[in-house]
Amino acid sequence: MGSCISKCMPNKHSRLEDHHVYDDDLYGFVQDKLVISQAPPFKVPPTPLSNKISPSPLELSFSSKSASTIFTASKSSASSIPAQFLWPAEDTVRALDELDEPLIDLGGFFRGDHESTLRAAKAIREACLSHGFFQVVNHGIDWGLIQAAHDHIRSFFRSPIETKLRASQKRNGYGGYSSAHSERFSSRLPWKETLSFGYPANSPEETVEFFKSKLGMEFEQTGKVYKKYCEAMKDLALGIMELLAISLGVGRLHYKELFNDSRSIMRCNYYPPCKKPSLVLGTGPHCDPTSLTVLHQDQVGGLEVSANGKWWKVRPHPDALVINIGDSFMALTNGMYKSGLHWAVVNESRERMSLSFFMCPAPYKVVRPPQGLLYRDMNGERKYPDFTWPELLHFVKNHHRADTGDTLGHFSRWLLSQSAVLSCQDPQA
Ligand SMILES: C=C1C[C@]23C[C@H]1CC[C@H]2[C@]1(C)CCC[C@@](C)(C(=O)O)[C@H]1[C@@H]3C(=O)O
Ligand SMILES: O=C(O)CCC(=O)C(=O)O
Ligand SMILES: [Fe+2]
Repeated sequence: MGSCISKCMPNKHSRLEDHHVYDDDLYGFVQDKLVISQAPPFKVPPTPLSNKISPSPLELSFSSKSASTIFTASKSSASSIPAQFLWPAEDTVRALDELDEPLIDLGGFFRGDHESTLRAAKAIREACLSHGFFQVVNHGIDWGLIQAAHDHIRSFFRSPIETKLRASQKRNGYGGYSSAHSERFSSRLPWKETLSFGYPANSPEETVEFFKSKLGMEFEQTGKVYKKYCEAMKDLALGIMELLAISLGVGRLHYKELFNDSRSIMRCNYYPPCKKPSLVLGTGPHCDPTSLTVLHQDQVGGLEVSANGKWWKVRPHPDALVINIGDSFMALTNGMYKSGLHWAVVNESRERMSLSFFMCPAPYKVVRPPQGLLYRDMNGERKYPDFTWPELLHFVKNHHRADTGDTLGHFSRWLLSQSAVLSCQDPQA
């Protein structure tokens, strides 16, 4: 949103009615275009895939039961891409060059070294003013834990489809297993499978519970690994919140305290190989609506970011984690730090995995920039209204596709229109 909303814009947090005005043409399947092989209710890989063999090219099959598109790895090759997976021409450009994002060493910051802390904060500031992406090394997260997280989730994605469907994602929920998001969308489908679950900082056992209750005791260990992984990610993200505050010249603990009781989202992305990678996208062009993303990508590569009007590859570094600012942190800086526009492309012959930890504010916290920043650097002019994370999440899940762009702009206008409706209905509002 380019224009200023108001100098001080409190909002009522009581306006979330369930209007299901969805931008996407839901459930508009054209069966003959979709089905490559039809095997009700869905196709199961003939034999479980061993860890050494990457799944052969995809076959799409159609589940008449759930009316969804389901990816199943199979021996037959699917070289024509179903129409639902095609993206507009402007989304088929591919990056040629690598982004020169800083590789920031956090070792000194964690040791309490003043000079290194300032150096890290300065590099973060430059990256966030420009495109919102940087990578960190010496982040303190055990390599064995990252490896275990990848191994466990690879086994999950290679499990038979019936196992994965035990954790099926509901249409408007964020938790669970999703195959190409076909439970929500019917065009521009992403070429991926995802497993998402929550990580409430104050109740971390819920992460283990998710695996046990949805997938059964055989996944208890996976749940325990992810509880540990998310805890480590949360600690790292809180450290980065401190560096972000230093970089903005606001109270050092301002953001850290705001996020200390966060309810974060963990999303594991699995991108099967695709015979025609230039026609599809693993994840469409989007800014994360969340606050701070900590991503670990494997060595295949596929993350690309937009900066200065061009797409750039983000080179995988085995020891690095990719960090990006999300929309709700951009709002916390009144638009000063950029929520990074990015997408993920897929590979012709290799499967790819990435693990995204999304830090989100606790549900009751109001997202608004600190007064110091607002009055020192911006004349007190607000770019976005006050909001809470559940309001933005609701908007993304019910009224907007994050991969169609400008989530924060659309959301701000929607939120204001909701307030206007309420104040017309209620003269006291
Ligand atoms: C709150 C969320 C919505 C999405 C998952 C988390 C954080 C990022 C969002 C998403 C990844 C942005 C790209 C499009 C999306 C549909 C996806 O490809 O997964 C988004 C997620 C979602 O809406 O489920
Ligand atoms: O797979 C990737 O590299 C990016 C994934 C992503 O953008 C996301 O999960 O929001
Ligand atoms: Fe993302």
